[in-house]
Amino acid sequence: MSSQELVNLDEFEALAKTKLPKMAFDYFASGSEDEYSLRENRNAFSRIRLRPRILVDVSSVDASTTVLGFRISMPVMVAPTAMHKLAHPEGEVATARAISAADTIMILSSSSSCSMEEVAATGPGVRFFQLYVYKDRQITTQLVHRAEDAGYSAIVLTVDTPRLGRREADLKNKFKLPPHVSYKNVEGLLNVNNLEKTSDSELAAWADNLFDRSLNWKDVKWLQSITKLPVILKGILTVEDAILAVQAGAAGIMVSNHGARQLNYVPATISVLEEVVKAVGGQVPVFLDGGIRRGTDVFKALALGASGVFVGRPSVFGLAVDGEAGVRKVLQMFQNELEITMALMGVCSIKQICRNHVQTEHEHHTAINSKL
Ligand SMILES: Cc1cc2nc3c(=O)[nH]c(=O)nc-3n(C[C@H](O)[C@H](O)[C@H](O)COP(=O)(O)O)c2cc1C
Ligand SMILES: CCCCCCC(=O)C(=O)O
Repeated sequence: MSSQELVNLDEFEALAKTKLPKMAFDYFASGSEDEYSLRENRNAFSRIRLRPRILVDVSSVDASTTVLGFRISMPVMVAPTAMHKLAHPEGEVATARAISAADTIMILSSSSSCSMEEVAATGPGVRFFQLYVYKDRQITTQLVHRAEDAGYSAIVLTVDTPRLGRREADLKNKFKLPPHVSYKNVEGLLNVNNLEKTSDSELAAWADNLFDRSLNWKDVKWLQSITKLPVILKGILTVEDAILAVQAGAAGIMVSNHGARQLNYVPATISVLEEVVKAVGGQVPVFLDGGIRRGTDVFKALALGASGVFVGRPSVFGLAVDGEAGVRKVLQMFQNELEITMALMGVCSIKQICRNHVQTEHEHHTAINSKL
């Protein structure tokens, strides 16, 4: 079956499962521990209702928007996900081509299986570089400077991963990279031959040995001191940390629970978005990722104040199913679904999406109770 026959993202995931080795599919699809937060990331969207307005002229609907000064085709961008060569032999190079064709933004994972330079060489496109801070600050600094030189437009600092979450599927599978896949950005820089075996998952052992667990707010300042690029903080889930992020000079905030792969029992990202947006008060853009699978999900996040959303697994499953064409199809699906949702909601532009377009579960119950 080709990706052109698929009509939604669940079908992409199902087909990806048949195409990938179990170890790779489980790595991409799974969350941490018993996956409460993974389910919640999706379920919380289904508890938000839409409040459409009718008899609005929607003969022309424009989903384009601006993010950090970049004009893009839609407020749907691609989150960093590691090791795309586990999904397709061309890896991140194919993903990058599809994202450029869709005219949106890619965040490249620092744990990518194609190097940041290979990805940049695919041609023009707005790309941000996601950073994990290694214990070896010299290597971390080199990564940041290489990203600048290669034309990346922002650094996305992941702040929710002092250690890798307990991904039980990876533990059971004894996750190990196949010989044709490696962490290209740090190849030759880090000595990975003598790592302590701290986990049955090679990935978790890597993170245990190499990631800097001492990372703290002072290091945000350090990062800003070594780069002129804007620094976005990815992995914020509370009002308290959102305020600290603004005080630390973050250029943007990503409300994210890492696709529910880190701490289990954190809330669905969509359920904390609005309080974070209120606390930030428009000082910097607030983005969201986690569980976005439909145009209606995108619309709901924007109505609750997001300046844009990022998708993780959907692009990887697109890649697994059909390489570059699969990722293109996934992004096209988001664009089509969002435009249809906007038309049916009586909205012609992204700027017109507002809070009155959605009703949360709490508001729904309050409305019913007030009528009793
Ligand atoms: C397979 C996989 C690999 C990931 N790798 C990274 C990574 O290298 N860096 C990072 O900051 N986040 C990483 N993430 C988290 C994503 O950036 C994003 O937060 C998450 O996937 C969003 O949820 P979604 O998959 O439901 O769209 C990864 C997620 C997945 C599923
Ligand atoms: C040392 C490599 C760790 C890669 C982690 C990638 C990631 O964030 C994930 O969720 O998986």
